[in-house]
Amino acid sequence: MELKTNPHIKLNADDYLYHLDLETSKLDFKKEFNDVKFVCIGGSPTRMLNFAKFMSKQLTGNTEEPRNYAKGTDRYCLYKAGPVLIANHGIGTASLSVVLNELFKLLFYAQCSNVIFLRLGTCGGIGVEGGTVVITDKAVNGELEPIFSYMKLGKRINSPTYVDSDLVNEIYNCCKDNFNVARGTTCSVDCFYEAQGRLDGALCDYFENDKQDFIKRLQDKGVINMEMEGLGLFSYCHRAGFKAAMIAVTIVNRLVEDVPTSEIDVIKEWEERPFKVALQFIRSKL
Ligand SMILES: O=P(O)(O)O[C@@H]1C[C@H](O)[C@@H](CO)O1
Ligand SMILES: O=c1cc[nH]c(=O)[nH]1
Repeated sequence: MELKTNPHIKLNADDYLYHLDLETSKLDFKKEFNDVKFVCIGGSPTRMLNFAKFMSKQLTGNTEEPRNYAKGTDRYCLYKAGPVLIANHGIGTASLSVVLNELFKLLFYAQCSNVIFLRLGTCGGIGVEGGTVVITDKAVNGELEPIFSYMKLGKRINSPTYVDSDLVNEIYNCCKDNFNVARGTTCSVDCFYEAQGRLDGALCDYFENDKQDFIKRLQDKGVINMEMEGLGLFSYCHRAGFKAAMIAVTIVNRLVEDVPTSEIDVIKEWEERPFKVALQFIRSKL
């Protein structure tokens, strides 16, 4: 049997998932991961460790330190809590693409089926107050088009993005009464500063009125948040045949300011909101 999206990858092959430091010859992927039904990813390794602890306690009652399957590398972390696989993806689509390729292969070698990917993260709100949990119902690039652009064999490929509206509605409906949640368009770009129209990067040759024009264009297109991985998530998961959703809490309202709040306790509490939404959704599916 071969991987549907790559005929070169065979089920019984010796393979080394380099950035996770996992080898098919040293770990029985099917035994360890076959029951996985959800893959939850987010940027920071410590945040994803906290999520792994939270999910282990909630889903299995286990309060022990979770096993980091990727402990042989400091590129990414990888945990498992019941049927939930948890990894970090770093910042930006380049870093995301590496861990997604290796996670897709891991799921193939483990012969998992019907797996849903959830990105749990942070974002900048566009006219949305800090602490709001945004569920993406459309993803656009920095030119405000629903297209993910990537390079293949020296050629640029423009791939339309696809967001599963049933999944969005399911997630929204199971948490809308308990959280401050919004559904809307996410603008996903490759830089935190210029591409998001910030005036406070080290590099900036435009002015407040240019920023306001950009924010107005975002709002006219229905954009309610900005971040850096959504387009890649939806494109890669769609190509690989997985459903995916993005649940991201706003840590700043860009209509008011550029800099996220520096109150660590506030950020920590906000960052846990997508965890709770994910838990409710995952529980509703078990
Ligand atoms: O891991 P999260 O969702 O917090 O990542 C967002 C998007 C960028 O990777 C990063 C920029 O601060 O925050
Ligand atoms: O404004 C923000 C906040 C988090 N992540 C981003 O990419 N932008």
